[in-house]
Amino acid sequence: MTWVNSDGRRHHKSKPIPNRTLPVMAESGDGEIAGTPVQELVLNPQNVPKNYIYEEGGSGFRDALLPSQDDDIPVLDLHRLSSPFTAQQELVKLHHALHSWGCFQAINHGMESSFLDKVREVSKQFFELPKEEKKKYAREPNDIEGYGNDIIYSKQQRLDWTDRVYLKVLPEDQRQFKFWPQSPNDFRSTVLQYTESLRLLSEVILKAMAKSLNLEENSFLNETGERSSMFLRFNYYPPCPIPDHVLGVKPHADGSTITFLLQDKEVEGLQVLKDDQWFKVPIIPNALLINVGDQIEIMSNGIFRSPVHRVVINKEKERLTAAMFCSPDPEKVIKPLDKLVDETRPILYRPVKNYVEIYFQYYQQGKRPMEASKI
Ligand SMILES: O=C(O)CCC(=O)C(=O)O
Ligand SMILES: [Fe+2]
Repeated sequence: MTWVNSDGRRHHKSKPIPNRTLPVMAESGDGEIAGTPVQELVLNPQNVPKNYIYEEGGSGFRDALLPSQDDDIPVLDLHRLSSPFTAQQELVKLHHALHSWGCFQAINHGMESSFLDKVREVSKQFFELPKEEKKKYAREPNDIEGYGNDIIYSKQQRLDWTDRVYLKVLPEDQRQFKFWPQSPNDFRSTVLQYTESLRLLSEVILKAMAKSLNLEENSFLNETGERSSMFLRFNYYPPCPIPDHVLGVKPHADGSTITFLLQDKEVEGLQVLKDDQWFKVPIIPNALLINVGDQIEIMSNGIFRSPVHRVVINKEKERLTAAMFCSPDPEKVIKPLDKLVDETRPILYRPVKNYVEIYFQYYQQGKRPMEASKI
């Protein structure tokens, strides 16, 4: 059973996050407590339930810095990455981006802006449906796939101000179509096309990442296996009357290999932690934000960084995003690549297998999943 996001979130491990932002989980085996979609909570704005509120908040959830021009979140041109004349320069940028920020904005990725709008549109149309219609795709108790929000295990648990549709889109034979909305009509075909585009793109990126480390280009792909998975999550963040005291997503790092995020075109909200400082991720309308997840941090022996990030919300405006999490075949053992370990760079991580499951066990005990791997 995997109730935890299959992206296997891990919580921020250094200072700024007080302990009480860690959800207190009930003992394993306890059932979940029924929650209310955030979209319905908004109908009663005077009464934001306690579990969403960070009393201490206020200290500027929303006034994070914009990255400076000298050290901006790098923008990489994927077209240049694939051209022999410019590839080397772009690989250097990629290496730097993943080492320092753990993420970059990808432009010229080959997907038309009209198609990205379509992906945003089917999600928006789904969340606009009447609640009875959406509930046809509701996730089952203690599981994550389908429409729903946080699984609530304990009354003390801190909740995220977001509703989601979460789908395992690859491998193909593991698709559970009962959770795939049939309305709007083109939801499924759009998701299938988006999945195929990102499957191809994930190979391009994983190869480039290996090359940027002077490794053979399949070094990461060989480790993730033929039956690697992809999970698509549509996030819907309704407006919130007290945005200084509520988070759309609490600080975490993704447990993926890499994650592709299609941001809202107009409403910002994502922040990345770097050098103990929160930075806003600017909107570049047709870019994809690509970030390293824990499993590439492990494989790269810490050279690439899985960045802690969080989502803040907006008082007036809703925000919609789509995150695609890539993950290795759960049967594969994930460990630092041999070539990235030597006397100057000793091995930093223990091997892990089925990181998603490890994540669950650790998270439930109030521990951080990366502790399972860090030496
Ligand atoms: O919606 C966003 O901006 C980011 C969401 C995220 O970090 C996640 O779903 O893991
Ligand atoms: Fe994330």
